[in-house]
Amino acid sequence: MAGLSEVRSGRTGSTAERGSMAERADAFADPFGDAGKTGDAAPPACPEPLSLAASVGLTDLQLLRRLGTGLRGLDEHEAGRRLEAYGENTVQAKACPPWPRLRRALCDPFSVILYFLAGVCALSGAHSTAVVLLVLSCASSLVRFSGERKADREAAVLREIRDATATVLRRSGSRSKPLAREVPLGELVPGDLVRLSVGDLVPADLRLLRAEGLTIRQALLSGESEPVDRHAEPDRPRPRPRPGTASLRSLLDRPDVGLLGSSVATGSATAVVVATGPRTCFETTREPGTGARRDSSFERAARSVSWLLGWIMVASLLLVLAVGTVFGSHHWALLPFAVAVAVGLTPEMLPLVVSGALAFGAGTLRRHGVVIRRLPAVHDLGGVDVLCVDKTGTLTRERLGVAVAVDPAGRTGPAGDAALRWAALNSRIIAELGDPPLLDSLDEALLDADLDPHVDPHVDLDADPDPDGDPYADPVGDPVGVEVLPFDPVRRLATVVVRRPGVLGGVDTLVVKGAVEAVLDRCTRLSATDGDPAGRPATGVTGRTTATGATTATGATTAPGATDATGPTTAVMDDACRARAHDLAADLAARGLRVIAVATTDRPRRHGGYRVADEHGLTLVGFVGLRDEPEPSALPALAELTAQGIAVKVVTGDHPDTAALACREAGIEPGAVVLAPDTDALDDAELAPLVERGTVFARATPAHKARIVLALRGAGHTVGFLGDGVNDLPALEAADAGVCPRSAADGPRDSADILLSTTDLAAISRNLRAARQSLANIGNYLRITLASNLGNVLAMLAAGAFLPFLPMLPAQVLVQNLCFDASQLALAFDRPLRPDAGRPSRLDYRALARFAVVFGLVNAVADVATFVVLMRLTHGQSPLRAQQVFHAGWFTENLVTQALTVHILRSPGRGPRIPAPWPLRASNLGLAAAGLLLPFTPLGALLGFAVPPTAYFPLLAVILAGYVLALLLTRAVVAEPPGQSLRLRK
Ligand SMILES: Nc1ncnc2c1ncn2[C@@H]1O[C@H](COP(=O)(O)OP(=O)(O)OP(=O)(O)O)[C@@H](O)[C@H]1O
Repeated sequence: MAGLSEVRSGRTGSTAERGSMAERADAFADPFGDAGKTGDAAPPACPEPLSLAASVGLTDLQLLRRLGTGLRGLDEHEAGRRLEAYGENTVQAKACPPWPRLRRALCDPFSVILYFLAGVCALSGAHSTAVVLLVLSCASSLVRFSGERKADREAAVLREIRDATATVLRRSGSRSKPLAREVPLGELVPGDLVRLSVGDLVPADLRLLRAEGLTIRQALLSGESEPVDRHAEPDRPRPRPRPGTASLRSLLDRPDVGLLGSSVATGSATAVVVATGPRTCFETTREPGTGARRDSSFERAARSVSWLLGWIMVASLLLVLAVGTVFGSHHWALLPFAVAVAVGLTPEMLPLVVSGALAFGAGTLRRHGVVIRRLPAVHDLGGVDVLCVDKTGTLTRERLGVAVAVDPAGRTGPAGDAALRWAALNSRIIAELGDPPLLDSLDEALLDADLDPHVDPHVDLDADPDPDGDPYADPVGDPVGVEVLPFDPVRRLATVVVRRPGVLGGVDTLVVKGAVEAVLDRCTRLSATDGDPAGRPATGVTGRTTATGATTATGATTAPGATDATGPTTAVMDDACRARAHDLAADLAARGLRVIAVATTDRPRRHGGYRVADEHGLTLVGFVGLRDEPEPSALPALAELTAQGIAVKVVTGDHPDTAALACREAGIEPGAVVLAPDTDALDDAELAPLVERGTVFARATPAHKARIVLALRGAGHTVGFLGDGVNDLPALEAADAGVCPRSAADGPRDSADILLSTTDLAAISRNLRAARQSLANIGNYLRITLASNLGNVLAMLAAGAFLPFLPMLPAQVLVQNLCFDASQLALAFDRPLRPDAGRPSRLDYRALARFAVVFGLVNAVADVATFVVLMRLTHGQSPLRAQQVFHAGWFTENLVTQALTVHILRSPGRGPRIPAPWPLRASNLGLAAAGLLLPFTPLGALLGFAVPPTAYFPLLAVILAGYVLALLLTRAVVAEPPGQSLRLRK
């Protein structure tokens, strides 16, 4: 596409538009023109650097002079000099003020739980436990803090700057013509002229010199997610702002500036670079953390799990108080006991284990060519249960070819070819005048068809237009482009204005092509030529064999004397004609063609300044149907996704019938296609069931796509969105996991969480498993830790009834938790899911609580059995010795049972387990060994352990065997099918 654009933009020099730009350019002084390059005089010094804030009081002309540039841009030599003088257009990763972020990390619910515990420990005299808890909570806050800072940096525009390019107008020498070329963003310098188009990042701080339908997104700077209008203001008087008043906010509100860090949502523009790199507002005034951040499925899950832990802890403390009241004569101090219980419950290393599992998942995906731009996106991808995709490039190959062209009566042949040639003219003028020439695959196909001599054997494309002949004999002739209103996915139209030498009367012709509904809504007439290759007037519309094989005629009444570009005779388009035209387009779409309507109108000549508002009162010339080959990989990939439990929904801007056929070819039953505009009248509650039921959503604008994604999320789904167009940008941002190919435009790439090396759906199904494994590992850690910790707490409470001392001291509980947690870091390497585990899952606190209670009870039974054995064995010993042996014995049993629990419960569901990988086996063995050996070491003595008698170990073996049996039985009876145990229930 780029190649074609370049070739086509090579023809641009002769156009009126570029002529006028060049004339204006000549009117401006070019301080680095001949004077600077010929003679021996040293070139003038580079202008003083300027900030955007300092430039707001200057008119365009003053600004260009101040920047030492003109409308012809800089020459390469001067640009090189400036690059040396000002440095690269890159900004260092800005040191975010750490305090707000740190405050947030320190105040997350999980850390608060640990502070609370540390406070209780300190009060109860367990100072060392309090210190360890504080250190752990700070460490977990720091893990989160550094993770978020990294994610911030990744989200920031800086990374993109390194990869992206900008279209800049430069001259090879001072006398040469300016040429548009792509340069890396880092090489832009103040004074460069850049062109912006849909999806581009704003590459530096800019003043707009010319803009057409431009809206930009600046969420990263302002936090507002909606795009804002921007336009040039060449004639605006510019009072110099008072010093200090040009704040970031006021700059963000100015209509004629673009700031580094924003991106183009619609339209196009030409702008002059005012400030680059460290002198941009992004670098000097941005308050980090102001960008809009989406609350993804991972963040919601993390929050709910933290709250679950908090509630369990409060409940257990209340339980302890109740136990204390019931056993009022008990000589345990209530507070240390409460502390021991609470410490026993807390999975202190949760953030570390979660980050480790996510990082390992991201590493695996990276090896498959997938870049994860936000670490929690690994979790979100693993949890996706609805995947929304666009049509073109996903279900189809995006290699369009013109299949048919018809006139409003549905006739092919010369009559239809007129529609094709007008459409191709529109694309050609966009290629020539577009700023930059933004051609999509549809334009490419039209141009290719137009260049194909077989398309219309009746018309000699190279023939000179006959100035004395019928001006409509060749509707294309040799028209000169005057203006371009480029395609945008909201209005779904692309319009060019041409001036045709053969046409007398000083008229310009607007040539409009676009989505059928968008064009027909703006048509008041239709071309009524009878298809004569010479384009002579029709005498009326007759039924003929049409493109769809039926006899179709719009049945229009001709309006004698009415003339338009499409022919000397046009007909009034009444509602009946309009309905028949819609039917004709629907017939074409039902054949799987991507259909555009083509219309024209003549307007009294004026000098530029055509607007979108001029697209009305059009005359319909006909329709062009383009075939898009089905993507062969889509069918197996969709089957694979379905097998993996994912519902695929197609959300497209295309015609409903085209979309439906593309879906059928890809093996998706489209059902009743939902027309996105019809959902406008529905509120969120009404929309929810519709998006649940619907499979295909057609005629969706970017805003519709985002709303559909949000409605699905609201209905409890984890939603992925795969799209590569700028019109997919809002949906990519709205989804839990926004996925886009690396080859996509800067805008979607910037918004996506996950970048794929290819566009095909198979890339998602291939990588889904790795993401799900990561999610399963996090779930396993939480489930197993909570179950065994809850088991310990229940055992402690039970022990309160018959033990004269604490079953384990708070410090011992803490060490035991740390040993377990450290060993569970190896869970990151686990692959617990079977290859056929075909259900998405997500962390759900209710399922988690159920699991913890059931298996916690099994664990508590084993603990109580151990207590009984230990009480027997220590009977008659001194109270201190009995206590120390008891503590050591339970410590050993605890760690060994935890290792066994991980080993048996790591594979979800009831089916056979997948063998554990060696890191996990090694860490589990290490855990059991630590439990068995620590009481024999000096560290054990330091912790207050005494070596249990030898008779304890065979009895422990019996208890452990019983525990394994109980675990296996419980798992067989109560475990839910794979993926279910963590599934969200609404
Ligand atoms: N270059 C163009 N010029 C004029 N009209 C166009 C152009 N490209 C697309 N259209 C029209 O606009 C409609 C919507 O196109 P758009 O590219 O916004 O859809 P989309 O959502 O990207 O579709 P998909 O899901 O197939 O990728 C198309 O059906 C077509 O009728």
